[in-house]
This record gives sequence, C-alpha cells and structure tokens, in this order.
Amino acid sequence: MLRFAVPNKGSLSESAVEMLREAGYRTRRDSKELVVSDVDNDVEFFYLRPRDIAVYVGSGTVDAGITGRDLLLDAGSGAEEVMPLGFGASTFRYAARAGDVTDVAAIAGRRVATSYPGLVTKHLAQAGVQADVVRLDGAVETAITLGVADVIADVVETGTTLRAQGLAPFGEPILKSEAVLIRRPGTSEAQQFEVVRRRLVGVVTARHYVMLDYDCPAALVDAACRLTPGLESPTVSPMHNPDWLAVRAMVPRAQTNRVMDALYDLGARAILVTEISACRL
Ligand SMILES: Nc1ncnc2c1ncn2[C@@H]1O[C@H](COP(=O)(O)OP(=O)(O)OP(=O)(O)O)[C@@H](O)[C@H]1O
Ligand SMILES: O=P(O)(O)OC[C@H]1O[C@H](OP(=O)(O)OP(=O)(O)O)[C@H](O)[C@@H]1O
Ligand SMILES: [Mg+2]
Repeated sequence: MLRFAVPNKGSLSESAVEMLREAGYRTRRDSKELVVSDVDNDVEFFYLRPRDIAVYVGSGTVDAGITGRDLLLDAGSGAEEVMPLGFGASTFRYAARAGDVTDVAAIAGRRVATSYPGLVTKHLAQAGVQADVVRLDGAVETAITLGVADVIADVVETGTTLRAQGLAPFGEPILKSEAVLIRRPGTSEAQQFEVVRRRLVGVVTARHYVMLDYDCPAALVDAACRLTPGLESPTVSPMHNPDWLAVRAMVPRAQTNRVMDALYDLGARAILVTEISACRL
C-alpha cells in the first residue's frame, strides 16, 4: 500500500481532505481518526501535522503527502515537490515596525523571530547577512511587541495580522507558497503514487476549466474555434438545422466571461457553461 500523509489540522487540512475526496479516496469521518485505510485504492492515509509531513516523507516513513511549500523547504528533508495543488496560497516575508528595518541587508546584527528557522537561516546565509534567529512556535508577530525580536519572518496571507501589530513587510517575499504534492525520490510504491498524482492532476484541472457549449452559424465555426481551441481540439457536431453547428470545448475558468462575450459578438448563441467534476487528460 502507498503510505500518504494528509495535514490533520491548520490552514491546509480542510482543502487537502476535500481534494482527496474529489479524487475518489476515502477520507476520515471525524478529526480523531488518524489513519484511514483505503483498501479499494491501495492507499493508507496518515493524518499528520503539516510541519511533520515533509520530515516523514523525506525519511521514507511515508511515501508521499500534501504539505506547504514553505514547510517543505523549512524541513530541508529529502522530500521533493511534485506539483502545486492550487490552494493554501501565501507569501513568506520579513516584517518589522514600519520604518525600523526596510531591507534585508539591514537585518544584520538584529534578532529575527520565526517558526521557520530552516528557511530563514538559509535565506539569510544566501543574502550574506548575519543575524540571530529566534525560533518560536507561533504568534511570532507579537515577538517584536514583547521585545524578543526586531524582525519577524512569517506567513502572510491577507496582511491583517501584521497590520494589527503595527508591522510592515519589507524586501521581496522570501517565497511564494501554496499546498504541494510531495514524494520521496525513488519510492518503492512508484506505480500507486503515479495513480494518486494523475487523480490529483484531474482534480486541479477540473477546477481550473469549465465546459463551454454553444450553437454557431456554420460559416463562423472556424473563427469560433479559434476563440475556444479546447485542449486537443473542440468537438463540432451537426445540428438539425444545417446552417448551424454545435461546439463544445474546455475553457480556462478565469477566461469564461471574456470568451462568452467574444463568442456572442461573433454570432454564437445558446452559450452554456457547465462545471467539470472530474477528468483525466
Ligand atoms: N493564513 C495562513 N496562516 C498560516 N498558514 C497558512 C495560511 N494560509 C496558508 N498557509 C499555509 O499553511 C501551512 C501552515 O499550516 P500549519 O497547520 O502549520 O499552520 P496554521 O495553518 O497556522 O495552523 P495552526 O497555527 O493553527 O496550527 C503553511 O504551508 C502556510 O503557508
Ligand atoms: O496575513 P494574514 O491573513 O493575517 O495571515 C497570516 C497569519 O496567520 C497565521 O497565524 P495563525 O492564526 O495560524 O497563528 P499562529 O501564528 O499561532 O500559527 C500566520 O502565522 C500569520 O500570523
Ligand atoms: Mg499558524
């Protein structure tokens, strides 16, 4: 059986579980369930702290899993990112009292509080900056108020937490993070892993695209197909009225309304959008 780690708590947990459910896997019924055997699919799911997942996968204790890119890099384990999963997006940034520290070089000689010491130590070394890294478990924004640090390095999603503490981010983001699928290179369960990967690609793609159907005057079908090229090629079917054709194509969700407007302007009618609930490409 493939051993697969799933975040049991925190920002990534609910979306990760939802994604696995959409991919057709058994998920836990309540939050106290820590191991779920999906015998039909030959996968055993371990619900673990997201911070620990990269460590388990890197050591080979479990074969693969879902965690944040920032947590993967912080762990510095042998696990590798296979693909981004399109949820749990955040940036990882330095911040300080507005105006106190305004670029990375100015961190030299100061104290930096973070829950991601691996990531920060590596980043400071790459920047050639010597500073004291203070490791905290959470609520690091308060470390400056409490006088434990001059600078923090933390996850920023909306920026609300920073603002509430009177802090401002500075420098380029250290990292853009999101939930990622990770694996141990050379895992012995390569075939089962490939099935999980393909299913997750299916879910990510299904979320990224919608299905567009429309009726098109036959004379305009080439122009319409240029607007909706689909993946391989759009499906064009005859209609009862020979002057019209029915066209069906996948369209990136973000472009749906723009494409519908352009099709309508061209002369297409009965333009319908439907959700794709699963796919294999
Ligand atoms: N608003 C957010 N706050 C914290 N982590 C976030 C946020 N949005 C996305 N993430 C990602 O979630 C992962 C951290 O999850 P983790 O469960 O360790 O912390 P958490 O979500 O802060 O939960 P908690 O602190 O309650 O345990 C990281 O990969 C981080 O980038
Ligand atoms: O930019 P924002 O939208 O404000 O989100 C980022 C904040 O959320 C997380 O904290 P969390 O609430 O998980 O507490 P923690 O620091 O104890 O982990 C994270 O550590 C930041 O503090
Ligand atoms: Mg947190």
